[in-house]
Amino acid sequence: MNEAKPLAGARIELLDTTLRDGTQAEGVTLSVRDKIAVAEALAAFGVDLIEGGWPGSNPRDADFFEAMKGRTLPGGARLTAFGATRRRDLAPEDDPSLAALLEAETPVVTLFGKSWTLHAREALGVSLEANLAMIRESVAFLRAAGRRVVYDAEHFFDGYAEDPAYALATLEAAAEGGADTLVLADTNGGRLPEEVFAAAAEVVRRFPGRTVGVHTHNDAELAVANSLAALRAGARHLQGTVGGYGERAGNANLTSLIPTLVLKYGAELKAADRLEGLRELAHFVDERANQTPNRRAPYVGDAAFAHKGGVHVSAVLKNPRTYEHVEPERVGNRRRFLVSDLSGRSNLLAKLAEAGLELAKEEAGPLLEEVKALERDGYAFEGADASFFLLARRLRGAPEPFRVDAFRSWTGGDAHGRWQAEATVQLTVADRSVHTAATGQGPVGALDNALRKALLNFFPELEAVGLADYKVRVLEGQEAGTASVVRVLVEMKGSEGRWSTVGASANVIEASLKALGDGYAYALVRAGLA
Ligand SMILES: CC(=O)SCCNC(=O)CCNC(=O)[C@H](O)C(C)(C)COP(=O)(O)OP(=O)(O)OC[C@H]1O[C@@H](n2cnc3c(N)ncnc32)[C@H](O)[C@@H]1OP(=O)(O)O
Ligand SMILES: CC(=O)C(=O)O
Repeated sequence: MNEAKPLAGARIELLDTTLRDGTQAEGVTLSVRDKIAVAEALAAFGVDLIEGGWPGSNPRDADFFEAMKGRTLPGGARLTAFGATRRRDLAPEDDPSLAALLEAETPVVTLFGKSWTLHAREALGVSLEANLAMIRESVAFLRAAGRRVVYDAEHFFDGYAEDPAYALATLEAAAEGGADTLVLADTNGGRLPEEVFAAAAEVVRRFPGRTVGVHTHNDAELAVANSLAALRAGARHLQGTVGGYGERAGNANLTSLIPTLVLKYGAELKAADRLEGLRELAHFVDERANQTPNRRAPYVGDAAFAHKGGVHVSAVLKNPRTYEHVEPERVGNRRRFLVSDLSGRSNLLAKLAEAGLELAKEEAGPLLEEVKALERDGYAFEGADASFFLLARRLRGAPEPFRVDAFRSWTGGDAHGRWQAEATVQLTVADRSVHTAATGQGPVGALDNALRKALLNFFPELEAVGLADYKVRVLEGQEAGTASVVRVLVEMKGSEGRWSTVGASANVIEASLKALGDGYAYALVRAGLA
């Protein structure tokens, strides 16, 4: 099996730069505590090198390296500090940024230098010769202090396209200084896989005694493809970030590259044994970075193995390989079936089976018709499993846990901006009716309070159940204006977890009542109280 895989048996060193380039992403900041936690998680996952930050850049990164002194990372992972070659007018021993790299006391240093004549001349403002000296001397300085140097050749592919001899000369300077790893960067993220392959192959051929690496950005959505191209050309060191966080459009996404390399290319990565922890790692980093996980992320996103089209679901139920490129469990993910107006009966049966409700395929026709009709009217069941479950139950003739006979909700205000909302609900359970009133911050809050109050008369167990999230979306609002249908999605939480419901109406209060009603009804059904 492995023989057919393009990188079978190739050992690839993984350098994760989430803590450095990842924090160059707009909106991403990590505290020292976050950085420590992420470093530990990356190490436990099997990353070889963890680039912790640029200690010469800011006190937080310096504090991180200080805090990491004396700590041993799990799995033999090593920490690397990142920095630039010496300033053009300073000797290495006088350069504060190089001093900070040594003070970080990491066994490995990642040093970036310029490969592109444009950058040497314009960004640094030095002669091409002077840039070579900056690279050579800075690397040698760090080597003399006993550090392993991973040399990041910034803009290598752009430089190589414009002046290949000079770009190669910069690598030569780094190699002369003592760098054992020469990392070719597509810093602007605009090169093509063919170009990357050709340039990387040439570097591999010219530097047989060094490890060649790759660091790519995603500005043309090619960071993963370009990384793979370099690895196929013989690079054996890979840089990237969890989730692809990084400067501008981001870096090569390791959460995509790692499983692709292991499962499809047959590469040998230390992380290969921990692949089942990939989704958890991705979510952990998102959590620490305060980012909403990307549902559509390959391998690790919630939607990565979510099947919606009826034709797909029908086939997946027969054999998952029909519409899945890998088994979700391999990367710690799971298969999901969605219900919508694109469903066939198979979707419904699979979804109900998940909830422990068995239905024969012949019985599913009326339910499917109802789902499609309601979706035409504004409902969306794919994000509202609990409402779908109740709909199925309803169509099978199961009794409703309660009935709302009447409701009112109104909001008043005065010229001083003082607002008040109040709602009343009349509700029947079995043969008993109650009538309640409640106030709230707004009309929906007041309605929820009145509904809860009424239900608590019958089901004190609902004390533990509450609203977790509430979203409104106006459908086809352009034409109908304020008379548009709105869809309300509600998330509820209780001691047994969370569940979602939906309601739709041209009246936002009615749509809310439907979604809230389903939310409480589901809690009662699930608890066996109805
Ligand atoms: C490709 C990459 O992603 S590299 C990493 C980029 N990351 C960051 O920039 C985040 C951290 N950066 C910082 O905290 C700050 O930019 C610092 C502390 C490094 C420098 O701050 P300042 O001294 O105020 O300089 P400033 O940021 O304005 O400009 C960058 C300087 O670095 C110089 N420089 C850039 N690359 C290199 C290099 N490889 N070697 C030496 N000097 C370099 C530039 O020439 C410029 O110096 P100049 O103003 O004298 O021309
Ligand atoms: C080193 C680096 O971050 C880059 O060239 O993009």
